[in-house]
Amino acid sequence: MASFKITGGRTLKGELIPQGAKNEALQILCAVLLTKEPVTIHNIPNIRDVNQLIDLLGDLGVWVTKIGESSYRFVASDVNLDYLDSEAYQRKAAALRGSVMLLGPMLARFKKGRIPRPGGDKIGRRRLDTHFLGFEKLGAKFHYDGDFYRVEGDHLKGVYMLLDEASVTGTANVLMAAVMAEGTTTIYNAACEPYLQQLSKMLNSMGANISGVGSNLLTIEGVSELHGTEHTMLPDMIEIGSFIGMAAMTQSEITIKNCQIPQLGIIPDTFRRLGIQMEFRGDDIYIPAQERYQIDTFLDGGMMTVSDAPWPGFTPDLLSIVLVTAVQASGTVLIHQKMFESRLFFVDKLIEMGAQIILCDPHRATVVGLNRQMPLKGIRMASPDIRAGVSLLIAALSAKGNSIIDNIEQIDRGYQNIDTRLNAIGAEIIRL
Ligand SMILES: CC(=O)N[C@H]1[C@@H](OP(=O)(O)OP(=O)(O)OC[C@H]2O[C@@H](n3ccc(=O)[nH]c3=O)[C@H](O)[C@@H]2O)O[C@H](CO)[C@@H](O)[C@@H]1O
Ligand SMILES: C=C(OP(=O)(O)O)C(=O)O
Repeated sequence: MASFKITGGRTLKGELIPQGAKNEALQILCAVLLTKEPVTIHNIPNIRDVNQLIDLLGDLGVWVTKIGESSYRFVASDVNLDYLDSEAYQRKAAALRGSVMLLGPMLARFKKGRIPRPGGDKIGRRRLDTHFLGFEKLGAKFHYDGDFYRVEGDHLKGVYMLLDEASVTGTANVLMAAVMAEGTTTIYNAACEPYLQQLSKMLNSMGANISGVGSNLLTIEGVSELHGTEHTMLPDMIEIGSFIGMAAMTQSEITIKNCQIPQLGIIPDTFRRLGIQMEFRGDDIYIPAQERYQIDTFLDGGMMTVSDAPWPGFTPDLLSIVLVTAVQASGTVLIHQKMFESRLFFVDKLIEMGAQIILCDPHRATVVGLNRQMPLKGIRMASPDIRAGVSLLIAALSAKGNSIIDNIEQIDRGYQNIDTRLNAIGAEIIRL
């Protein structure tokens, strides 16, 4: 288990270039299975989850060629389905959440698929019903034997379906299964994050016929075959949000480059409502060093609440970052994590560091900003999940004294060389 040792209290200054989007990458990489022709992908983040998925594709027989710093070519012309029965597949696929999206493409192209219970953050119950109910609607059979989920369907047929929830990976999976089904599939209550918009764009460039992209109503006219393509990943909006919060907490002047600002939805405004100033300079976000930032109230004077919602609502993956950012703000905010029930428990570490937070219940925490009256103090802690991990890193960077964060594999799942990149602009983080 690796750790970070952080010397707190340094201000950072400089430019950060966001990595390619983790959750987009996981969808896009699974989609390479849909064709036997070459698919070239650019801006692939060099992070644990993505590298594990690329590894898994290689094991499945996909030809994987690294053609540049963050570009790869994939050719899925000789997929070895026997590998699905191996112990190595069970172990590797269970290591990340995104592997579940191998099922849709396998079902579409090879008429069957198999996956162990996927991994990912332990942030509460993470059901997969939406995926399998969707596959069943398309005519597939589904079995779960306690270890593996199995799907089979010789002849998928287009259908109208109303998803039981706007699941991100569920929508991607069902969409990828439907692109080569016979006839028209309509998916209502579809998730529509930029990740899914990008996936749809890529699939259309492979010959699929998807309309309604960006909305919660997708219409898919099935085609018999998909061909190769080239695709570039968007910058990671969760990383961009993490950098905005980090700049505020550490009083740092930071420019985040090439953010594709129109794709960030409500994210910048949510941080602005915490009082954080930022300027859009072309496609860069400039955050000045700010000693104080005042949390807004609602128009009627009521206390600010930040809660998650399916896109275009505020993403649950940035709530932990908003929470830690509020710790040194002036004012009070209620953080309401509606989707996941175990994602706020990391606040006990922040409280130990000196933050004023009341955990009201597993879904809600009230942060009373310290307004820089008192710095947090460095402690030893462990990273429970990706976003809590980065929130603790932000807290440690802002704190007085040294901190150690254990279990940083969690952070490495989603943030590319975070220590090196932050050290380059003035942080002091040592990987132990
Ligand atoms: C690999 C990947 O892409 N992971 C992301 C994906 O996970 P994932 O696709 O696994 O998450 P889902 O969108 O399926 O659901 C997340 C949670 O939210 C609940 N839920 C979902 C939709 C909804 O309308 N109402 C609702 O309550 C679900 O019951 C579940 O507890 O989406 C999550 C929600 O944005 C993100 O946190 C994850 O980073
Ligand atoms: C919850 C997350 O990831 P995963 O779904 O891969 O666990 C995340 O990226 O914040």
